[in-house]
Amino acid sequence: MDPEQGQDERTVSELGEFGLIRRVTEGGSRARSTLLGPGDDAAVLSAPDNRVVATTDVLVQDVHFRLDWSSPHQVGRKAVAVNLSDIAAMGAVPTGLLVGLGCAPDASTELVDGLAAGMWAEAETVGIDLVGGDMATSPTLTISVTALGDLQGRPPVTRSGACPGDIVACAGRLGWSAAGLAVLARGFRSPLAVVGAHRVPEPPYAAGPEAAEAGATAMIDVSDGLLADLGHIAEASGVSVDVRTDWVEVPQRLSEVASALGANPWQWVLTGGEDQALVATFPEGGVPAGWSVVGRVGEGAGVTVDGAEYEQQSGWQHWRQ
Ligand SMILES: Nc1ncnc2c1ncn2[C@@H]1O[C@H](COP(=O)(O)OP(=O)(O)O)[C@@H](O)[C@H]1O
Ligand SMILES: Cc1ncc(C[n+]2csc(CCOP(=O)(O)OP(=O)(O)O)c2C)c(N)n1
Ligand SMILES: [Mg+2]
Ligand SMILES: [Mg+2]
Ligand SMILES: [Mg+2]
Repeated sequence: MDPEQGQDERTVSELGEFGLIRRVTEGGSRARSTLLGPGDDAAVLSAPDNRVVATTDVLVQDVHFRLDWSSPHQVGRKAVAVNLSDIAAMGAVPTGLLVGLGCAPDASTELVDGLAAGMWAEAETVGIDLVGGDMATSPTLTISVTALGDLQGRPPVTRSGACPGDIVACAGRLGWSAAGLAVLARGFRSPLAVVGAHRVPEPPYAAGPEAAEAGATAMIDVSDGLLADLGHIAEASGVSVDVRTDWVEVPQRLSEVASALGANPWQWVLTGGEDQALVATFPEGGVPAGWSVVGRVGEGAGVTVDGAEYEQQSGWQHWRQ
């Protein structure tokens, strides 16, 4: 993007729909998977595997992010990251992104430039393009990202393949984003690592295809909370899952933040979402390097912690906070 454009003081409505589209798509199309990028009625992506993985997550201002907590660039990165993590959770690699953007007429050009730059920056980390999308006027800033992916010849790793006796393991962080959210919600604007983790998650993208290659039987990304998301694996697979706290480590940083806030770091680790960690089940002896064992799959139903029901809410649920 032209750095000169950063100084533009026009609003979105002054720029107009097509001016805005030009700005957001100026990054161009570079990725190998992009056969035809933005500008036509639809984009064309290569699908080497003959199957396409597709996922959408919507981010709404003041529900998923606050512009006094995060910069537009950070929000753009997060909007893409949460979608790329769903692609990874299928054991796939991403091939392209489509972005729907709803923003108010008086939104600044700077806001849209920041969002677009953040989205392109995150896309670049995995070598894909923003190949299309849509713009609309909206009273609430809303970002809908669709990510497409490729299975590279492997079967998808679904939520439904976990078997009793499997080991539950995790790649990436747990509880960091929730700790950052707690810090921000108390009014602190510190550059703590947990705040950074909340603003921009760092999902372990490569771990998804690696888990698939290693024979993962089920997988999910932790967007709502470890216990809540393991609940989806348990339900879809018709099994129970027990998380063992003596196998899970609470990082020093989380303990420090928790004691400063008078909070319980286990609550963040077990029920905090938005770090986009990957959690998967593997046959005994099959957990790949880089994954930490957190529990076991058993017969029955539901998710327990150290064999007991977890009394509090297991994760984020819209309309229920
Ligand atoms: N509005 C919708 N229309 C169709 N399918 C939906 C809709 N909302 C959610 N889903 C589907 O329901 C499933 C669970 O959604 P969600 O909990 O948002 O998944 P994730 O946490 O992986 O983003 C997904 O397969 C998703 O595609
Ligand atoms: C301002 C603000 N308040 C609260 C949160 C916490 N929060 C919002 S949505 C969410 C869960 C993840 O979002 P969701 O839309 O459920 O994603 P999905 O599970 O579909 O991937 C969490 C923990 C936040 N990120 N920002
Ligand atoms: Mg979703
Ligand atoms: Mg998701
Ligand atoms: Mg998911």
